[in-house]
Amino acid sequence: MPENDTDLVVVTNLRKTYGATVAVDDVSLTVHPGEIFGILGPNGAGKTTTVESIAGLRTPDAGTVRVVGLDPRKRRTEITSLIGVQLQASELPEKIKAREALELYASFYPNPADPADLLERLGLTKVRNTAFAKLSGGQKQRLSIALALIGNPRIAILDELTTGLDPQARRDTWELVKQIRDSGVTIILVTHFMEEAEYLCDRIAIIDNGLVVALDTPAGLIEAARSGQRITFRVRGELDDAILKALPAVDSVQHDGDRVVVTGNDDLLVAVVTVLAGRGLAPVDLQTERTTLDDAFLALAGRDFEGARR
Ligand SMILES: Nc1ncnc2c1ncn2[C@@H]1O[C@H](COP(=O)(O)OP(=O)(O)OP(=O)(O)O)[C@@H](O)[C@H]1O
Repeated sequence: MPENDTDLVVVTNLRKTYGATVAVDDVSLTVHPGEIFGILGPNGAGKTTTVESIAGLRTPDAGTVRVVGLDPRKRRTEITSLIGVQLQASELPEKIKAREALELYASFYPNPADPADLLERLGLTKVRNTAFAKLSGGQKQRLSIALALIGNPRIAILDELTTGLDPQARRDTWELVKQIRDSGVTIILVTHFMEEAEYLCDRIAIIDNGLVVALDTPAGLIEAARSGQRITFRVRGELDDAILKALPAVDSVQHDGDRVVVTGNDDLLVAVVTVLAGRGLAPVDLQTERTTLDDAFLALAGRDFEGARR
């Protein structure tokens, strides 16, 4: 066991190449017990290689991985019981029934969960005798989560678990992930969905080009990226930009069609509204913009997340 119980998973300077491709350049992170830890990044960033290394499925070229103090490559038996993995695009034989799949996987573990209980928890009891091929996308996804949990693991690795799901099924899956965490399982969640990471994760490592660009709580990442406030509005009447530019709180004044776009510090909103009102130019349709994880990625990786994905 680790000396410090905050170190459930410790990855230090992990590097993994496939021929000339550097999949993971230099990744260091720790996962604490009981958290949902997000690994977020565009396609090809090295997320899957990182979690496969944590699960002992890849041998690092350099660096170390420890799971409760153990080297996952050397302690296969213990690691298999400690970590449940839901692999990307998890596929099962078409004809296998949900219950049969869980019973089969349960037989691989020394201390498995009860398949009937898991089916119930994941809302699959009604379709327990349905062939895998006949399950809906959401049901297949829930079955693959059930299979990750069947060994009663301490850690579940969920990789791109809501890809291909409709918005309602995605929301339902998010609630399920929270319930699993609340039942005491630490979760490592691999995703390229900003919204998913922001909603679910206690902490997030943003990975880009095989490097950890940032690691913090969602709020911390957003705060770090905040360069200031941004407000947009229309005015009825003539606005002299110089009035706004003279305010200490204002950094820039621009025009986007009939909208005025003003950036500045945290006092911006009050300062602008006050000075405009004083001149009888009350702003119309004023909007303040919230900084999101997309902005954080932009600020931290130096480019747009959508652009990085392509
Ligand atoms: N087995 C492999 N053989 C060769 N190259 C690989 C292999 N696995 C991954 N790669 C390459 O390594 C890089 C990182 O891949 P990885 O799957 O870890 O990224 P990812 O962030 O999980 O991306 P995605 O979301 O697309 O799965 C990519 O360029 C990928 O093509």
